Amino acid sequence: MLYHVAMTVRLPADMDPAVAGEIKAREKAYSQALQQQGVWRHIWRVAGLYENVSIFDCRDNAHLHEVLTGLPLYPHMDIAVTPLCRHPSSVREDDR
Ligand SMILES: O=C(O)CC1=CCC(=O)O1
Repeated sequence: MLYHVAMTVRLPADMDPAVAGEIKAREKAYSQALQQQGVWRHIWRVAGLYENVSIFDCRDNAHLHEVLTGLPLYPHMDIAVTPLCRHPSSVREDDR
């Protein structure tokens, strides 16, 4: 199942920059591993914001929940999920 996920990062202004840097490094590694596995299909920066728009390919809602709650930045994010289904005009066989 495909999901459109918008993530807005809200790190506390007083967070130690070294701590923030360590969380961001873990977030990048976590994200890139999921991208290599095909679970995190796309990630885009929303221009001008500390926000991304992503497409996830998860087995079901529970799998998406597990992936999102595992994000190192999860405690500092607002997340909005939109489930997607195949458009009848899509020519992409892997959009399901
Ligand atoms: O910077 C972000 O939008 C948060 C994030 C998600 C994956 C990643 O590497 O950073």
